[in-house]
Order: sequence, then structure tokens, then C-alpha cells
Amino acid sequence: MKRVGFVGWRGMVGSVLMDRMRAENDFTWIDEPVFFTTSQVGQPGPDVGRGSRPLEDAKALDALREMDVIVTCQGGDYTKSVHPKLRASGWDGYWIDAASSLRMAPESTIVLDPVNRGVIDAALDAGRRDFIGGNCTVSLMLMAIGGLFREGLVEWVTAMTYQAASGAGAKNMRELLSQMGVLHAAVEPLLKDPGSAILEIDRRVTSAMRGSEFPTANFGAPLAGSLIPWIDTQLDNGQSREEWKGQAETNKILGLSERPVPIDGTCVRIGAMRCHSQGLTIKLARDVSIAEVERIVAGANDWVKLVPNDRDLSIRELSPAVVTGTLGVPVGRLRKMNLGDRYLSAFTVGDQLLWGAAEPLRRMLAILAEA
Ligand SMILES: NC(=O)C1=CN([C@@H]2O[C@H](COP(=O)(O)OP(=O)(O)OC[C@H]3O[C@@H](n4cnc5c(N)ncnc54)[C@H](OP(=O)(O)O)[C@@H]3O)[C@@H](O)[C@H]2O)C=CC1
Ligand SMILES: N[C@@H](CC(=O)OP(=O)(O)O)C(=O)O
Repeated sequence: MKRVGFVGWRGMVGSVLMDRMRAENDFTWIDEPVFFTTSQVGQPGPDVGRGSRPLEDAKALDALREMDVIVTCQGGDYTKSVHPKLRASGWDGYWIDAASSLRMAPESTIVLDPVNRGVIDAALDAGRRDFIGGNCTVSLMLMAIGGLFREGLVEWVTAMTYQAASGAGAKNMRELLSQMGVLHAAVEPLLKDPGSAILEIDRRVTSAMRGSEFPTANFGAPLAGSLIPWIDTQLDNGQSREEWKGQAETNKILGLSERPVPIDGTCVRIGAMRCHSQGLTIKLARDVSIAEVERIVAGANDWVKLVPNDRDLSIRELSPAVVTGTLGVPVGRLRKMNLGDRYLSAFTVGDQLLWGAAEPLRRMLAILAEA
């Protein structure tokens, strides 16, 4: 592959992408990686094995037009401002993007190749040029239960999510930790005394959380010791945009837009660092045994990991603390519900910066290199 331009490579998602590309030796098959920036033009770029070159201007269309592929993790505003101008100028390179702005555009393909390689290949054959990473929650849900969709077993899904601070950005991760620190500081002396009254500890924690000094500039509300039941903007139908993405993106990823599978739920921010968890209720298209469900789920891709519905295993393996920083997507708590034989309950956890953001982009670049 000739010239590949990287925009947004030093941000949080971009850094995870760079780490994964280094780990997989992906830079060895790129003739000329070119690093762009919106704020550090001329400063030394990263050394990915052939010395550092000065950073190029990410808004300079002439420099971008030289690229065969552009990979951007810079964000939606950048995409909205640069992509249309590049395409209008006749640039016909491949655009690989982490941001949501272009996902639902008819010309775009949402990439999650362990789940929709066929859709990606058909798009390439049709001459498509825009390949966009999916929403983290959607991608992680499909990595977990893609096998059930593939077998046509899903009549509908509700997803109740437990989403990490990282989905809101690096500043929010810092704010979560600052909030935790303030809460701890408010009760540190009492914690050291095993005889102190727990209700006094709780009173001081609540008072700190509600105090005007509590750091909430980024989340707008306490997250440590609490939760926030809204992610992204408000839509007229009462959904949050994050909830809307569940059905819209899943069906686009799977190529089911003509007969969409209904998907809905409630998306909630919790105090995890970078793993999103989801409690899923799935109405099966027909009654299938749990053993068969487990076989289908476990065999869907190389990263999904079936966790037997056992108390100790669930506590040990279905947890953000265990999954964070890994590509594994555990799925467990699989059981039929009191609601009836076709109602399946499941719980899954995944790193939202890996399969939720960077990994599908890295793999799309690799697919282009193979083509
Ligand atoms: N966060 C997430 O979970 C997900 C994010 N995305 C998409 O990816 C986009 C980027 O998200 P994210 O990586 O969180 O954004 P970041 O804020 O971490 O980085 C975006 C850009 O900010 C600039 N920047 C300014 N100051 C710094 C600094 N101190 N350290 C690093 N970069 C800095 C960099 O651009 P420059 O070099 O030009 O200054 C960087 O590329 C999002 O807008 C979203 O569209 C997609 C899926 C998940
Ligand atoms: N909205 C997601 C993160 C994200 O960036 O999503 P999207 O790529 O769909 O904008 C979250 O807050 O957890």
C-alpha cells in the first residue's frame, strides 16, 4: 500500500490505533505513512520504523489529496469540514474514519469485519471508498452475539448498557478519577478507623458529591458513586442518540436495512474506565436450547469468549477490570428467562477503545492492503 495519511493519531482512539498497528507490524506494508495534525504542523511526527518526519497540516487539501488512504480518528467536526471538500475536489482514495458523521451516509460502509466481511467485500467490489468504524456499543454487542444474528435467530434485542467514561473522551476519564479522589479524601480519616459509623461516611460522601466544588465540568453531573442515564444528544422520539444508534447501525452493519431487526434499550454511563458492558434481552426467532445458543455464540469469531453461567466464573471473567486493554469479548449469563422459552438473557463486556473504536479501523486498512 502506498501513501497512508493518519489524522488524529495522537488522540486517545488514535493512540490505541497506533499501538495496535505497531504490535501487528502493520507499518511494514505501508510504503509511506504520513502523519497529519491540526495543531502541531512542522513538529516531529512519530517514528514508526523509518525515522520521524515533520507533521503535515491536516487541513491542507493538497497534502491530503496525495494520500491513497486517509485514516482519521480526529473527530466528527474534522470529518464534516474536510471530507466533502476532498471528495468534491475529485479525490478518490479510501477514507477510514472513527467518527460517526458519515456512518449512515448511503455511500458509507460501517466496518466490523469479523461480523460483516461480506458487506465490506461487496462495498469494495462496488467501488465504495468510505469505510467508517461503528459506534462502540453497537460493535461490541455484535462481536458478542453476532453468531445469533448470522443464524437468523434474533427477532429483537434490548440492550441495557453500562458505558465507560472513555466513551466521553480523555478529559472525562480524568474527571471520573478526580471525582473518586474527592470522595475518598472526604472520608479518608473515617475509613482508617474501622469503628467509624458507615452512615457518617455515607453522609460525608453524599455531601462532597453534591458540593459546588465537586468536579463535574465534563460530565455535568457526578459519575463516581453515581451514574448518568443519558449518553449523547436528545432525539424528538425520547431516545438518546446512543440508543438510536443501536438499531440504525446494527442493521446497516449486517446489511439488514430492508427488514431491520428492532433494537432498543437504555444507555447509561457508569464509573468504568474503558470497558462498556451490556445486559441483553434477546427474543429468539425460535426456541433453541441453551447448549445450541452457547455453541453458536462461542463459534462466531476468534475474540468472543463464552463464560458459563456460573456465579464464580461470571464474577471473575465478566468484568471491566479483567477485560480492559484486551481484545477478548466475553459473553455470559446466558439463560432462558421467566418470560418464555424464546427469551434469552445475556451479559457482555468489551474494551470500547479496541473493538469499540480502533481495531475495526486497523483491520479495514489491512483488508485494503490485501486487496
Ligand atoms: N472516545 C471514544 O470512545 C470514541 C471516539 N470515537 C471518535 O474518535 C474521535 C476522537 O476521539 P478521542 O480519541 O477520544 O479524541 P481526543 O480528544 O483524545 O483526540 C482528538 C485530537 O485532539 C488533539 N489534541 C489536543 N490536545 C491533545 C492532547 N493533549 N493529547 C492528544 N491529542 C490532543 C489531537 O489532534 P491534533 O494533533 O490535530 O492537535 C487529537 O488527534 C471522536 O471525536 C469520535 O468521533 C469513536 C469511537 C469511540
Ligand atoms: N458515544 C460513545 C462513544 C462514541 O464516540 O460513540 P460514537 O463513535 O458513536 O460517536 C460513548 O459515549 O460511549
